[in-house]
Amino acid sequence: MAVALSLPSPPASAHRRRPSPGHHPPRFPRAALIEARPVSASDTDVGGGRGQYAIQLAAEMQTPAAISSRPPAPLSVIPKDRAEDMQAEARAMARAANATVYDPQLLAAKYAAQPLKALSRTLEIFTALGTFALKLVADQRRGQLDQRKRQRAAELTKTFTRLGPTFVKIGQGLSTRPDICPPEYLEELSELQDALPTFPNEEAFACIERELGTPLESIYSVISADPIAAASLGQVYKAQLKYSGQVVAVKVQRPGIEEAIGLDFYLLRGLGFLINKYVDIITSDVVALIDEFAKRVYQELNYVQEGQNARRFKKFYADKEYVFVPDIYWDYTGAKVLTMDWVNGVKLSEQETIEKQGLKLLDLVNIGVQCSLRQLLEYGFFHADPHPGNLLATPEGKLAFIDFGMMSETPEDARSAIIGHVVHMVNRDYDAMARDYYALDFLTPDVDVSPIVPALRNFFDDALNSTVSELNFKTIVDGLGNVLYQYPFNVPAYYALILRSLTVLEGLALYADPNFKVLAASYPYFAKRLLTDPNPYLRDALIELLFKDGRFSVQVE
Ligand SMILES: Nc1ncnc2c1ncn2[C@@H]1O[C@H](COP(=O)(O)OP(=O)(O)OP(=O)(O)O)[C@@H](O)[C@H]1O
Repeated sequence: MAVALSLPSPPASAHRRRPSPGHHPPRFPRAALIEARPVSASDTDVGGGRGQYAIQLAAEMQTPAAISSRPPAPLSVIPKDRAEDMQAEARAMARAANATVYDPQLLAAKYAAQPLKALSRTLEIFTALGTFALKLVADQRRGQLDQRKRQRAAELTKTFTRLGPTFVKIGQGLSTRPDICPPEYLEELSELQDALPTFPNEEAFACIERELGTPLESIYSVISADPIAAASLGQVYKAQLKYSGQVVAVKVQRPGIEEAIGLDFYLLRGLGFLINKYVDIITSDVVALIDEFAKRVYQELNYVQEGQNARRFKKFYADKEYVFVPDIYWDYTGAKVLTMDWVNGVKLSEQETIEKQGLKLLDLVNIGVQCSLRQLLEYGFFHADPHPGNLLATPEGKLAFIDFGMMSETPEDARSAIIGHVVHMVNRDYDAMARDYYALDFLTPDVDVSPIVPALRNFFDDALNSTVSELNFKTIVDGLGNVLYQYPFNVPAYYALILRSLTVLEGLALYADPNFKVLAASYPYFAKRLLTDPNPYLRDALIELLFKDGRFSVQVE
């Protein structure tokens, strides 16, 4: 067990100097003695390995002799409040030890034994989605498909809401996929973000008490009588912590949600299996896609994991005064309850309210673009659900992030490869672009990329008539998507999420300024990385950018 001590400790440089007689060395802040134990992901630094061990601070290090010979101490010293926080996090993890994980075999065994339940839900889903599909067929027959798009999109949104959390999650996913849905559907489905039906407060409060093992009034001095927002998996209350007076947001999970989504994923997986077997035009492995999606949704159900994601994310931006990430209160967090700082902010989708406060939406979007690029291409750990409801403008003009349930990681090699790919695109070097697909892990080395080169040339020579920075990101994504679609590409999930996160920001910016260009806003970031990063891949990319066909290719106007 970790023991908190209040030992006076020497300053970081003390081991190099002998203290002069009568002179007491300046002291560290109170330190804690931590037993060696695996450090959680949130304790590690950027790219730091999990499973490292926190090192014990030996009490003997307090002797003057030891002071002169000891190794540098700061790495091993953990301030008392940090130590207490780590213990609180460990307690929260213990509370969440039984959180459900996605296990398709277990679900199959469970629901195969409940055929009536499975049948009744199948009927419910088929009736709802079948009725919707019939309306579309009727619209098409009457030639009213375009005319009725908005109405049908609103109906689909209602249908997903009625069908419950799994379908709300599917609808949310679709709402950020301009490559799959027309704009009317994107707009209507984005309503699924947080105006969802609530569940009774008594159930929510009982859940908090059960999860945290203590009465509500011993945790919060005040808690809102009703939820402030209801989202797909939970609802959020505003409260004040009894011990510190801190205003917090308390997210409470919907009761019985594992049961509801478990049955749906069992049924969807069955459908995926039939599609894989009988529908030849769909070449992707639908079961694998469903499994991937289900795994993510289940991860979102463990709020301790979400808290750890928030902490890791917060660490990246700790020194950035223009970004706010709510802190997590571990003692009031478990698998189904998450207590974090309340964010006093306005959603980025509410441009008018933002501008009334004297803030500029475009400034905030710019912060968002820079943050996204750093998350994606530097830290490799990114917010994979940056819909407008999860990005808030604070009254001080900071960009606040919330909802860390869905995060994704970009492998290190892929980060450099993406930057290289952008350089090759700007240079219109289609051979190099095609070769990048190996480095990006889209193609195995045995696939011949030569037929891809003309396809890339066809699209980009047309699209890049003007300079790349003048193109909409979405145009490029669509163009690349078309090329990818025609060849045996296997696009990793993180890549689709990267595209999605930047298209969402571009979508937001276009509301404020129809001429906003994400790529132009990204140029300074790319330039800085290329000029300063010692990674050999990026060094080569810089040389390729500066010298084309052996000639210096930068034009000074
Ligand atoms: N820290 C916070 N401060 C203020 N409001 C918050 C905070 N966290 C959440 N909210 C409000 O609650 C809503 C739902 O929260 P959140 O998005 O985290 O829930 P979720 O169930 O993960 O939602 P989603 O369906 O988007 O996955 C937010 O859109 C926001 O309005």
